[in-house]
Amino acid sequence: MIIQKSYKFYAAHRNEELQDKCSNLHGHRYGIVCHFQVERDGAISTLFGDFDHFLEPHFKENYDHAMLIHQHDPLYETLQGHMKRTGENLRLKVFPNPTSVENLAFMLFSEIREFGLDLVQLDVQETDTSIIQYTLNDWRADQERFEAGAPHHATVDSP
Ligand SMILES: Nc1nc2c(c(=O)[nH]1)N=C([C@H](O)[C@H](O)COP(=O)(O)OP(=O)(O)OP(=O)(O)O)CN2
Repeated sequence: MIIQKSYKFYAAHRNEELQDKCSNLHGHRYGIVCHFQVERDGAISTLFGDFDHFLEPHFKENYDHAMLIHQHDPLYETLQGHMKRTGENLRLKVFPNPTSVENLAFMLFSEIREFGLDLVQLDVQETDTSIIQYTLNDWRADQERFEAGAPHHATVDSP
């Protein structure tokens, strides 16, 4: 049986590797749908609140009203300098790779499974018309890619 749980957060980012509008700072209302494999024991499988217990604070503290930033984006160094000069503590979610929705899905999938939740699919909606469906197989393939040292850089297949 699958339980679907939906969450959202608002975050800023840019994709500095794309030579288009996406290299400008901008934000999204990210819609997250988690698909959990559950087993029922009698009338109930896993309580809906058991997922929220882990995930609501996780999204609120790490992603909501944060800036998703690639550690090799020159802007990251600028923001670090700003915080050092002003003492301001900006909420930055640092990525080892560009903050594409694909890489966000990998990051979230890894973090959610770290809580011991049996996540089998993650849908990430970045805009009104674009959603990616990221499966357990996608995650395992990405783990091998990244462990094999595949470039984390965006590969934009020409249309
Ligand atoms: N495969 C991907 N394509 C794009 C990504 C991504 O992460 N993966 N990201 C972007 C940008 O973040 C951009 O902000 C969204 O681009 P846009 O082309 O505007 O997206 P939509 O067409 O879905 O937006 P609508 O407002 O619904 O028209 C670009 N591409």
